[in-house]
Amino acid sequence: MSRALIPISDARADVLAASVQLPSEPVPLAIALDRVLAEDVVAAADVPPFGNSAMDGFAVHHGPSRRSLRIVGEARAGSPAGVVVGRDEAVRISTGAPLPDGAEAVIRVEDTIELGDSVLLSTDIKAGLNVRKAGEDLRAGTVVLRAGTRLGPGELAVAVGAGLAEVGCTRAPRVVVLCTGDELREPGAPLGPGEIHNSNAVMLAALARQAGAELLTVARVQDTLAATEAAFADALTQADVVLASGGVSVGPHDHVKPALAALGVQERFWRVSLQPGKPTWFGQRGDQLVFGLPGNPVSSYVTFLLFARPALLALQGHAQPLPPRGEALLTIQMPLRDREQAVRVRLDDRDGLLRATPNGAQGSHITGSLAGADGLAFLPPGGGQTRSGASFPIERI
Ligand SMILES: Nc1nc2c(c(=O)[nH]1)N[C@H]1C(S)=C(S)[C@@H](COP(=O)(O)OP(=O)(O)OC[C@H]3O[C@@H](n4cnc5c(N)ncnc54)[C@H](O)[C@@H]3O)O[C@H]1N2
Ligand code: MOO
Repeated sequence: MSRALIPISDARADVLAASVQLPSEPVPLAIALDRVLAEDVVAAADVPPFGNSAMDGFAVHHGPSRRSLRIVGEARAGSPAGVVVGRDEAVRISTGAPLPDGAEAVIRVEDTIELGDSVLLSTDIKAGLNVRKAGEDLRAGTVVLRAGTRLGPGELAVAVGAGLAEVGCTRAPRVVVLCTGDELREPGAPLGPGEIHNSNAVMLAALARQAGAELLTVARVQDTLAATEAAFADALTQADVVLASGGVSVGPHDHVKPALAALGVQERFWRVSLQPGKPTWFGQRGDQLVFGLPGNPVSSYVTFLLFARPALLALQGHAQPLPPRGEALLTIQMPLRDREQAVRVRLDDRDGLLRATPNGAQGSHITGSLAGADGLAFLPPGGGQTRSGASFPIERI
């Protein structure tokens, strides 16, 4: 109990040190959104595979304006012209169609006048005009996506272009969410005396999914040592990561720590110099990770973002499990406390200067501070007030 609180940065480093990348598996691109690449993706062939037109118009040789050329064929996307274009000839061409042999450029249809089977050019043409060269997008044999990249829609398009149907991705971490508390009821259920709705279950499940986890179970756990131990024992049969909320403080009904000790989960840290989130507990059994997040919903949310999310990303082999930090000017003065504060803020950079405005009251039970927040601002421990106009580190949510 008298142990010093550890700084956020030390706690994060400890979490990352315990997070061992999961094995790789092949994933079809159609379902690979948000998965993390376990290996580099190399382009199998040039993209585009052939020189083609960037415009609808005519494929021609280079030369001056006012030339009249005979139209000798047509190239459409998916069907090449099959003719060689001579100096006094033109081939009608569609965007994306292969540039016919002999042609050096494409003149836009807007810059031509068609007269019977001839076309009059109204601009000078330089070689290469409106032509997309083979390999201009992706070059055969080069790395086009690095291992550790999270696949968004754009990366998926590149992987398809690279000639692949599936990619090697790190297995998604299997997560169990356990919410401890006799007072918890299902969303929408009528509440008896002293009862509350279980917001952490839905929130933590959503956060875990957003971080790329495969959610196995979301369960509520009664406040007894036996129930807590049984729930964790069950979770640890299959989970890579157990996210528990509540029961990690010092109350007589806080059973999470003794239950985990009985199951051989070794504590790595307990209690962080953080508001909200002081009682955060983190431990491991082999490569399995257990987070005991504080029950207050805001504390659960913030500590998930600060500690559990980086772990989930690191398990997936993400190149940057920690979010990048910036700086923002705090728009109001706030009291400094004995712990570092992670203030839920709204960020605004309208005139090029990033500003952070606290998203309402900051108590660890005020879920309103989460809705619409797009950043966390970090205030150092201390006394008194922040200086007016001072800037602080921020992370985007
Ligand atoms: N004597 C002390 N008491 C407390 C300390 C302390 O240092 N000494 N720390 C306080 C801090 S800071 C926090 S944070 C909380 C964390 O306590 P627990 O993690 O043990 O959480 P619980 O006591 O189970 O619950 C706290 C609070 O959150 C509500 N809750 C719990 N689970 C959910 C859920 N799934 N959905 C919505 N709300 C939930 C619960 O009803 C309580 O109101 O301890 C302080 N106490
Ligand atoms: O650390 Mo607690 O999370 O202040 O409420």
